[in-house]
Amino acid sequence: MTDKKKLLRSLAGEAMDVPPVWLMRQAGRYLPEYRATRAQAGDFLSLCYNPELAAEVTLQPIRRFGFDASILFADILLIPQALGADLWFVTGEGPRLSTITSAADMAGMKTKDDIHETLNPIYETVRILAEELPKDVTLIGFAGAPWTVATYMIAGQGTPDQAPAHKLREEDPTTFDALMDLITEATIEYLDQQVKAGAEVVKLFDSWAGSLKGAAFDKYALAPAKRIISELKARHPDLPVIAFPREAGDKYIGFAKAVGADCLAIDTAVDVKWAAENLQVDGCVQGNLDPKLMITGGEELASEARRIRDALKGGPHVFNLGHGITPQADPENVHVLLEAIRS
Ligand SMILES: Cc1c2[nH]c(c1CCC(=O)O)Cc1[nH]c(c(CCC(=O)O)c1C)Cc1[nH]c(c(CCC(=O)O)c1C)Cc1[nH]c(c(C)c1CCC(=O)O)C2
Repeated sequence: MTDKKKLLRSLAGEAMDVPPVWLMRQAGRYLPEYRATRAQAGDFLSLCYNPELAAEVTLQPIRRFGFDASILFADILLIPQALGADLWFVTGEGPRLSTITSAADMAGMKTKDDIHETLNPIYETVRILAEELPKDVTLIGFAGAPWTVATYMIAGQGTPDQAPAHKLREEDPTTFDALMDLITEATIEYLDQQVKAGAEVVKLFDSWAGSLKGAAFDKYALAPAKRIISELKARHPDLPVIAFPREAGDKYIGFAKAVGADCLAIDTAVDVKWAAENLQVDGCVQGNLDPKLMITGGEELASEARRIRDALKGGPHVFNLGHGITPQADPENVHVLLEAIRS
C-alpha cells in the first residue's frame, strides 16, 4: 500500500498536528523566478497558454519551499475567453473583457463544447505537472465559480461591489440566468478535462460570493457549486473538491455539506475558533492567515500561523492564506511561515 499524500488525507477527514500547507497564488509576482518566466513568455496570458512555461512557474514554489500541494497555473478568466469573450490585462490595473449585458451579447457566445479548442494547452500543462511533480505533492486544478466569473463578464473588469452583475440579475434575469448556465456547463467540462489530465483535487473560487445575500446567495453561489460538484463526482466518484465562497460569513455554515464539497476554504475575516466549532463539524477547513503578514513577517507571522494551526488541529485542516499572496510579499517570509507550522 502506498502512503496517501498529506493533502489528500486532510481532505478525507484526518486531523493532524501539522497540517498540509499550500498558498493561494503561490506561483506569482512575489517570486523573481516567476517574473523572469513571465517575461520569457511575453505576458501573463501567453504564460497561461504555454504548457512548458506554465508548468515551470507552477513548479517554482514547490522547488523553493516544498509545499504539500501545487495549484495549476492558469486563471479563472480563461473560461470567458474560451466562450468567446475578448480578454486582456492592463498592467497595474487588472483584467479587461468584452461585456455581456443583453440577450444579443449572449447569442454571440460559443457553447460548452467549443471551449477545449482554447483550453487544450491548460490540459497539457496538467499532464506535464502530473509527470513532473514530486510524488508526495498533490496537484490541484481549479476554476472560478459561475457568479464570480459572471461578475467579470458582465462588468468587463473587476468591480468592488459587483454592482453591474447585481443590476443584470435583477433587471434581466433571463439573460443573467442564461449566462450563469453557460458558465456552469462550461466549468463542468473544463474541470472534467483537468481531472482526466491528472488533477487530483479541484477548487472552485467564488471570490465575490460575499456580495450575494439571502436567497440570492443560495441561488447563485450555492446552487451552481452544487451542480458542478455533483456532476464532477458522478464522473469521478473519488475526486475531492475544495469550495471557496469567499466572505460568505454565516453562509459558510453548512455550505460544504450542501454543495457536496470535501473542504471549505475560509477568508481572513473568519474567527478560527468559530470555524472549529461551526464548520469543521462538516469536514476539512482550509485557511486562513492574513496575506498581509506575508509582507511584514517576523514573530507576528509565526505566532499567528501557530494560533490558526492550533485552533483547527482538532479536525481536518489545510493551512493556507485567507486570500492570495500579494506581489509585495517577501519570499523569505514563506520560510518563516513553514518553519512556524512544521516545527
Ligand atoms: C478573481 C480571480 C482571478 N484569478 C483568480 C481569481 C480567484 C481568486 C482570487 O480571488 O484571487 C484565480 C487565480 N489566478 C491565478 C491563479 C493561479 C494559481 C495560483 O498560484 O493560485 C489562480 C488560482 C494566477 C494569476 N492571475 C493573475 C496573476 C497576476 C498576473 C501577472 O503576472 O501579471 C496571476 C499570477 C491576474 C488576475 N487574475 C484575476 C485578476 C483579478 C487578476 C489581476 C489582479 C492581480 O494581478 O492579482 C482574476
